[in-house]
Parts: sequence; C-alpha cells; structure tokens
Amino acid sequence: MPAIEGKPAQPVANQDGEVAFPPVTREHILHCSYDYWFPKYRTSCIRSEIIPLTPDFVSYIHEDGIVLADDPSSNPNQEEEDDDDWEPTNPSSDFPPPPRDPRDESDSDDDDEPSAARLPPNKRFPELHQKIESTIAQLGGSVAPKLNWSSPRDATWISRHPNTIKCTSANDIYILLKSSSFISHDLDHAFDDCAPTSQSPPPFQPVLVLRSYFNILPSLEFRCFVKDRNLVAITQRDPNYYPFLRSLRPHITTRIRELFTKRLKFTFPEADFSFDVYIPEASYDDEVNRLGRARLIDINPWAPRTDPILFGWDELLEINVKRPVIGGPLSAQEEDGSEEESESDDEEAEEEDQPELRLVEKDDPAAYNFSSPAFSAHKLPKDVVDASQAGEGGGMRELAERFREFETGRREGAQGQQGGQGGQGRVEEVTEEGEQGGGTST
Ligand SMILES: Nc1ncnc2c1ncn2[C@@H]1O[C@H](COP(=O)(O)OP(=O)(O)OP(=O)(O)O)[C@@H](O)[C@H]1O
Repeated sequence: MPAIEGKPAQPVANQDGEVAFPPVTREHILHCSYDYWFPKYRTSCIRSEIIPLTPDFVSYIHEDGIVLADDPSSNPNQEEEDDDDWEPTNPSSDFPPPPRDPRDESDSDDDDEPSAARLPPNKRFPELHQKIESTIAQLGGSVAPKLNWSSPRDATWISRHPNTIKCTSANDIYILLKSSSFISHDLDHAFDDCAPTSQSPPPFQPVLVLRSYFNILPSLEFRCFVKDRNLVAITQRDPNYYPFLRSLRPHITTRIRELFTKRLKFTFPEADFSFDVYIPEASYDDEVNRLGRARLIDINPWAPRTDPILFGWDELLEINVKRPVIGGPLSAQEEDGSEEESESDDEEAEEEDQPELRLVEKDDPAAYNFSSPAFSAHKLPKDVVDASQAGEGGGMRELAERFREFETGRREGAQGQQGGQGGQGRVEEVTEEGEQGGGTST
C-alpha cells in the first residue's frame, strides 16, 4: 500500500459541544463534479459523455420562457409520438415571451431582428445543439442528463417520458434543465457555504453530462458514506420497503465494498465523501453472486447538502473509524484509478470496512409517504408560474392535465413496484455499454 500524506479534515465540536461539520472546501465540491471523477473511474460507471457548456447555453437555461429547437432533426416522429400527451410542438406559443413594455419601443435597427434570447437553440448555439443531438444518437438514442452535480429529478413531471429523466432529443433535455431548481442550484449556488480558500482553485466549468439511459430499479440504488477512507455506512436510496432486499444484504455489501476498495478508497482526493451506486442482477441462476458488479452513479460531498437518507448526519459524524487511513490521493498509477489492488489489500479491506447497511423496514416511518410526494415544492417551474399569471390559458390547461397524469402515474407506479418485485429479488442488467464505460468529449 503506498504512503499517504496529509490528514483528513476532522469534525469539530461547536459551542454547544455538538459534533459539527468540518469546513467544506471549494476543491472538495469540484472533486465531486462529474467531469472531475468520471475520467478516473469510467470503467465502473454508466457509459457517459461530457459536453462543456458555453455562456450562451447557460444564459438560455437561466432565461424565463422556453424556446425550443425548431429544426426537423430535433422533432423527429413528432406526429407518432404526440398521441394525446402534451408536447410543445410550437414552443414559443406555449411559453410566449412576456408582452413588450411600450416604453422599450425604439427606432433601433434591432427591431426587425429576433433578439438572441428568442432564437431557438439550433440557431442560437448551433454547434452545441448538434453536439447534443449527435451524442444522444451515439449513446443509443436515449439518455439521462445532468449537469456537474445534479440531475433534473425535480422536473420529471413535465417530461415527455413521464416520471423519468429519460430524454430522446435535445428538446427533451432543454425542457428538463430549464424546469429544474436542482439545475439552477448547480449553476448559481454550487459553492455556497464553502470555506474561504487562500489558494486559487481551478475555475468552475459548467458541463452537460449525458448518460446512456436504462431501466434502473430504484430498489437497487444505494448511497454510501466514506469516513477516513473507510466505508462506514450504506443506505437504500429509494424510500420504499422492498422485502426481497433482506436476503440480498450480504451481496449488497460485498459488491459495494469491491467497488470501493478497488477503485475509490485510495484514489479520491478527500478522505471523507459519499458515493451512489447501482447494483444490477448477475444472472438468474447464479446463487453465489446474486448481484452483478456495482456501478458508480455519482460522488457527493461530505457536507450537509448531501441527503444522508436513512442515516442522520449526526450519526455519521460520530462514527468512530477503527483504523483511520490518513491521507489523500496517491501515486500516478493510482491517480488514474487503473491500478488493481493486491490480495492483501483486499483482506485488509475486509477487516477494515464493515459498513452498516440500512434498509427500509416494513412499516418503517421512513418509508415513502404517498401524501407528500418527492419534490412537491419544486414541481412548478418559475416559467410556468409566470406564464399562468400572464394568462396563457391554453398551454396551462395542458400542463395542468399533464401534472394530474403525473400524480396518478407516480402513485400507481410506486404501488406496482412495491407489490411486483417483492420476493423475487430479480434485477435488470445494466446495458453492455455500462460494462464498458464511455468517453469524454472535449
Ligand atoms: N443512466 C441512467 N439511466 C436511467 N436512470 C438513471 C441513469 N442515471 C441515473 N438515473 C436515475 O436518476 C437518478 C438521479 O441520478 P443522480 O444520482 O446522478 O442525480 P443527482 O441529482 O445527483 O441525485 P442526488 O441529488 O440524490 O445526488 C438516479 O437515482 C437514478 O434513478
């Protein structure tokens, strides 16, 4: 095992003697950005492409109103896909810009020109728009988008692919990104609450991450916590009760520990962090390895902004690590995450990492509460609220209808999944692409 230098930040007691968070650094937040860690760990990830975003695109995301691409390639099979669902066939008429203030009228030469803000994306940032379209095709035709840290999970109600972040066109992505408060947070508030730094950390480059989309089973998503380079806690991510998970307990821990020990333990810069995984099924008749290799979905900061789900941050901060591993990232080979661990490293990890795995239990009060759906506070984007106040009746009626469908579908979906998977322990395989990892575009 290579020498490790430095010491991880330790929690400090506040004035009342309670355990408090160590200061969160801007560097740590940047290390949790997808474009930082994906190239190091790509063979353990879902196949992804990273597209740097231009200032034009960021302004577009920030602006009120939703103007979508109007080129034929952005709206393929529109008639076939339309069915009875809402779709912004003429986006500018669904979300027209607010009426102009007559005081702004002038004789300026610009009057006949559409302002940049009203140009559709295919004309406003054509290269980026084309890049997004071609990357979707390259990743198999459907993708799960996110920015550096967050996905637009709070905006799935408005998607053409209900209750999912699935996108099959650049326009699908634009609608989700513009409707999501989580995305705005990534762009405007990612470094809030960070400790001041004396050095100058690398600047923040906003990126669009496109991951090959597959039918993920929420029951097999887990969030893991690492303290002093020890895997200390694992929690189910989805707050539903899944009876079959009980018998998979040892398999879940083994698969996560494997990923952690071989890839993350000594290569992630900070000693304290959190990561999310998805564990697909191995095969139907493999009794020994009932679950496949864990895939890394995300890396999250060791900070209050990361939801500890079935744990409390007070509990996590107070866990005493038996054998803290002191230090930071290591040699050049380890830096790229490619170095295989030796057998003795594995044995040592067995000894050290005995994380507590928390699952939702039957009648657990932490289980999903149907009366307070996730992200209810985020479901109406500001654009929509503004449009409704401006009296955009037709589009709003369709949106309201879509919202009702979403609510009904979500309840039925969650209930179906609870009943359907119980006892079977069957999981879907991740795509072949996921096995092979992916690339980063520049
Ligand atoms: N490739 C994919 N295909 C299908 N669904 C996916 C894919 N990647 C992620 N998801 C789904 O999207 C969810 C959110 O993804 P991710 O964890 O990257 O977003 P996030 O915004 O960082 O979440 P959080 O705020 O909880 O950390 C995942 O829990 C998973 O259900």
